[in-house]
Amino acid sequence: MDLEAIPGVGAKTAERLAELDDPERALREGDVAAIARAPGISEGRAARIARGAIRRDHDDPGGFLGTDRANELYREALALLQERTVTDYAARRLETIYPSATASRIEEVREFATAAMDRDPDPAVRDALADVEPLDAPGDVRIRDRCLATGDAETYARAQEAIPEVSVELVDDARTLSELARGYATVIALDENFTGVEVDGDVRVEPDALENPAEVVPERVLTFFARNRDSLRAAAEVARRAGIDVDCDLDELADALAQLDDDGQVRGDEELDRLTTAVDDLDAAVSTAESVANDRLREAIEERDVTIEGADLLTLVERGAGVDSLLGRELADEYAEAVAAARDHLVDALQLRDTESIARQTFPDEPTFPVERDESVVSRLREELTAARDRRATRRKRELAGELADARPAAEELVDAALDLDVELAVARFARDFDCTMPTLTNADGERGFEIEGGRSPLLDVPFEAVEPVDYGVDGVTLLSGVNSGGKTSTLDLVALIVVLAHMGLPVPAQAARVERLAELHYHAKTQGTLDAGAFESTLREFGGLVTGVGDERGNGDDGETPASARKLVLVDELESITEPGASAKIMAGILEALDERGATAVFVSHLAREIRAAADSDVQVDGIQAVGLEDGELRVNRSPVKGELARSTPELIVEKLAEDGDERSKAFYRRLLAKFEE
Ligand SMILES: Nc1ncnc2c1ncn2[C@@H]1O[C@H](COP(=O)(O)OP(=O)(O)OP(=O)(O)O)[C@@H](O)[C@H]1O
Repeated sequence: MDLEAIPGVGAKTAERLAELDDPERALREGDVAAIARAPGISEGRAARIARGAIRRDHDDPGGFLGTDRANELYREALALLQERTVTDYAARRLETIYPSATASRIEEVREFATAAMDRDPDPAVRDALADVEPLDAPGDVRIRDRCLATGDAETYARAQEAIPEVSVELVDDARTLSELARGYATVIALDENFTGVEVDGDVRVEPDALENPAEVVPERVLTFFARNRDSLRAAAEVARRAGIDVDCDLDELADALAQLDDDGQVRGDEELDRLTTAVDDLDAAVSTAESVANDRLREAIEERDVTIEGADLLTLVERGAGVDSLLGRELADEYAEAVAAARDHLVDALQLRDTESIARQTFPDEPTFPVERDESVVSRLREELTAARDRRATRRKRELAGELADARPAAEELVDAALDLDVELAVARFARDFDCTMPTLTNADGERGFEIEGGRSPLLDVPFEAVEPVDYGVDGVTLLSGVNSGGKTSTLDLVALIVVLAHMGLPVPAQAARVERLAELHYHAKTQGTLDAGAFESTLREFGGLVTGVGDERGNGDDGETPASARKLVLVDELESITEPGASAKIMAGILEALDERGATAVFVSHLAREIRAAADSDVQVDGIQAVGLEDGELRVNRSPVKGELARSTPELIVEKLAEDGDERSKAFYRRLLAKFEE
């Protein structure tokens, strides 16, 4: 894969990505977490790279979000989805879902989202997901008690590549091989010609060793499972609770994991435990055994009256014999008993089996007092026990690694399935929480604009239950008028949100929605206050560029249709505030006319609808968010814009109310005012 072919990836980034284990897979699957493991690539950048890779696969020119406000709404939609994930992985993964103009990309996500919406967002599954993390492939395992040996430079390079956990040594002959055997517990010779060479130590000739790395370094697979134990267990629990079908025997995996401790050591093996404890407790057990012997002997001595004939005493003293000889002569049986008790204690305390006969030599047969261990015997015992422990550990490691090596792909799949489920459940929860449906997308020859039924924005400043449904549809160019705080901005937000979600391939918060497949969304938020001359000029230029960019390919296609690439939806909130009202109305009228001629869909929210209509050469459609009345000084509003009706403004409503109340003289005054509004 040519990484530099991905939009936004230059030579330097490509080099960094190439350092990943499997960059192609990470990019193909949009695995943002894996991409972010490349050196110097932040998560935000990883998400942009993943989106770039998807765009390349779908020939997607990008650029759907034409303005800052459009981009903001995408971010808000994404945040609503991300809040519903449990794992970081899923939150990052969702960032690869972006609004696209390309049918194949939208369709791909729609298929995923349609299936996701059928998922049951069960809280028990959510709990289990909390401990699932992407698997970590430990790259830091170093084994120092083993080495590989070869006389061949090519095999040397292959060995370094295949088994980087151990060192590889170049050997010329039996002499260098035997030197190695002195430095390493095990030497694995890779060349056939070493067969039959007699060398002291554990030297094995295994020409196939490089094909079975798990046998040479069982630690590789054991460390992988040990480090990822919590995540694997949690993923197995997710699979069980959610009933997802995985190609992995969950009980077998659980058994195997129960045999590993955090460092990748085998646990739960009685024989290994016995040998490990024996090595660890050896010194303490020898000391206790010594005390056992000495206590007994002291007691025996204390209880005894020793009678010795003068001649014998003289002989002993003349021979320079010590008290030990006396002990041997007088207390031989007691000594034998005491030492036997000490030996039994040692054998029992350490549960010795094969090394019992060595252990029994720890205390000498010749009587002495106090009884003392023979250090050389204790060292031998330690060596034997340590070797037996290591042999057992290696054997068990090999056995367990053998069982687990084949399970690794299935384990990886299991965790991937759990993490992907988290992404699906976030979509399912989003769809449920906001009563979503899958929108219909119309293509070049279908209906234009959008049509929303029962749309409820999750972005309002009121709880979602209190959001009133909005019906609104536009094809062509329209002005949206409405009472103050009637919900004009909120309607634009709702339209933009639904359009963005629809182009992401996701469900939208409405009872039903139809959206034309667009190339770009331009949403201009309300400008705060009048702009100075420079800012005004640049805003005008922006709109100039927008207008001349829309529909400029119209009619170039064989069927005379507007190509999808030229289709734009333009949403503008109160552009009038950029300059004085008279000039604003003229400018907006001109922009609307030009957009209309070019076949764009546009909604302009404005309080100057009447003035704009007057300034326009052609008929401009005006829709209105109407007040249905004034109640206790509060406006009651129909949140769904009424097509073709200019909404009365709040001042007009208040004047109308006053024209109906009070005495005739004041009514007459207010009627006169009202007439001004209706002119
Ligand atoms: N569909 C709705 N359901 C419930 N409340 C809504 C809805 N739409 C708008 N509102 C409420 O009305 C308030 C005002 O809405 P919004 O700012 O969209 O009105 P506006 O017509 O753009 O106001 P202005 O005239 O100041 O520009 C919102 O903050 C929200 O509390």
